[in-house]
Amino acid sequence: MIIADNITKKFDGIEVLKGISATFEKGKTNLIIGQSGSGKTVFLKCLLGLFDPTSGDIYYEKINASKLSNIERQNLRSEIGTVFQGSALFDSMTVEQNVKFPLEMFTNLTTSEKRNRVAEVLERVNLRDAGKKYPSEISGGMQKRVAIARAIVNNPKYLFCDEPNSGLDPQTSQLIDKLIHEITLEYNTTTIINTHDMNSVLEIGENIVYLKNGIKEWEGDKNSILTTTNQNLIKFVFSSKIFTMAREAMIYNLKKEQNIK
Ligand SMILES: Nc1ncnc2c1ncn2[C@@H]1O[C@H](COP(=O)(O)OP(=O)(O)OP(=O)(O)O)[C@@H](O)[C@H]1O
Repeated sequence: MIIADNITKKFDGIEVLKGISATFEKGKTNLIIGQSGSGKTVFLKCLLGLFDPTSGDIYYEKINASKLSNIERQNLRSEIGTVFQGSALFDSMTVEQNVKFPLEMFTNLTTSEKRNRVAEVLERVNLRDAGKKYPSEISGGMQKRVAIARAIVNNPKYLFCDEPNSGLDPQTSQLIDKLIHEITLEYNTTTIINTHDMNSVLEIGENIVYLKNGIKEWEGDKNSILTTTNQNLIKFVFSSKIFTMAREAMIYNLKKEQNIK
């Protein structure tokens, strides 16, 4: 579990996060959504320890992350897997070498143990035959799966994904969402995903934090988003006609189910 307690962040005196509190639970896909510029990336970076909040605290379980020594911070780092925008793979390394990288950084495993672990996670993301290829030789969806394999190779407790679907077609996006959701359950990770993808919100949004102008405007799950009366959230999530129609159909079905019960 990760808890953000009243986080503010200022740049040159301008407050871009204005007192955000939220709880991100273990074994759940937690989503952060909001308009461009609402503060999602800054908030994610504060949670990850890449930015120091101006005020407020971040807790990993019961540990206050801002009070850690350098060594404790490095230990915590080894428990975090990240999938960043554009996959952020090393172009000069093969898929296997990319996935092995965190094992080299954070573990004392033997060469054969590392080889086995890399094979295991590549198998998990359905890339068993791609190990010797370079990132430029595989598709964007495959690169995302390599990034996910690299993020989970160390058995992380925490998984952070920044726009994991950016640049992917809708079908591949769905596969990536499904994979992240399954991995969250299998590894029991506290997963936090920064996303613009409304399909993801409606498919895997077990806990959704909606930011607007640096404030937490709304929090709930994918079902409660359908029936929300928050006009800003409705405008944001259901801005396209197709999502409005889907919302109406889902509300109709929900009501029908409730009447039947
Ligand atoms: N390093 C920085 N220095 C100064 N201002 C910053 C910095 N990083 C972000 N900001 C500002 O903080 C605000 C929030 O930015 P942020 O990148 O978190 O938005 P976002 O919601 O992630 O947007 P997008 O969806 O477009 O990525 C913006 O006004 C941005 O200009």
